[in-house]
Amino acid sequence: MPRFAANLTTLFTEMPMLDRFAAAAEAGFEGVEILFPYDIAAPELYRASVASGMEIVLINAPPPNWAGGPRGFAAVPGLEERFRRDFERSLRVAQVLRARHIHIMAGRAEGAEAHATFVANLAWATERAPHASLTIEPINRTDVPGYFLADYDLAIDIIDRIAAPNLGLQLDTYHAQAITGDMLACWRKVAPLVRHIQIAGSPGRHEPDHGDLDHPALFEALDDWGYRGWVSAEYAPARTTQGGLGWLARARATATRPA
Ligand SMILES: O=C(O)[C@@H](O)C(=O)CO
Ligand SMILES: [Mg+2]
Repeated sequence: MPRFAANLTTLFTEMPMLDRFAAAAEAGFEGVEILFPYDIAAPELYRASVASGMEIVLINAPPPNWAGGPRGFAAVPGLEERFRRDFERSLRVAQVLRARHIHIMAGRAEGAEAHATFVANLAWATERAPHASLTIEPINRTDVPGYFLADYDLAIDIIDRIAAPNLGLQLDTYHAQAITGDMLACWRKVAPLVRHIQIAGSPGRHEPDHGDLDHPALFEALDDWGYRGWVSAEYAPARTTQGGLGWLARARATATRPA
């Protein structure tokens, strides 16, 4: 069974951010991720993670703004300075939080210039922070119209082209299904490049056991493959966070059942 993390930007939103760490631990998660850890002083977040025994698995580079703001700038021509400033900030925060991965968002852009900008910015970031693990994540354009990185072949090509040991793929099952129509086949195709996984049901982006996706089959496939990374729950609870955690209990029960 993979190790499960809770996305504290989307789960346990019934309570203040600092209380979500302990709630996630109590619910059976082993780690957390926070998309936007920039509104609370990083030392406070780090203290909450230590107190709850929860590793912070991933943060996003700023500015991605959950409430309708820009989804990053890495592929946006002309905003290279902004990208670098934001990235430096995410490095400082990731260091305080001891965050394992930083997700770099491409933003809304298109064409050859956007492609060149994305590659140049990522190449710069991988060299600037050789100690940091960086990810890029294909995101579907129905939810985020105009998002540059909406294709797995493109992501593979860019990762291969940059060929930096600290750059890898973030696979989100909800986006993978929307983009490819077959989340499991997508995992099989990109597995060697994946260093972080996020899960949600599809359609709807609610709990992983809502909708059509076979997440138990994915968890088995991850074990078979020998996936050592985290699987993070990034969804909008259909009702309450606590009330929708049956999928986690079942995954844990399957893993601990004697052979
Ligand atoms: O899937 C997503 O949208 C996220 O992982 C993200 O990074 C923010 O949009
Ligand atoms: Mg995601």
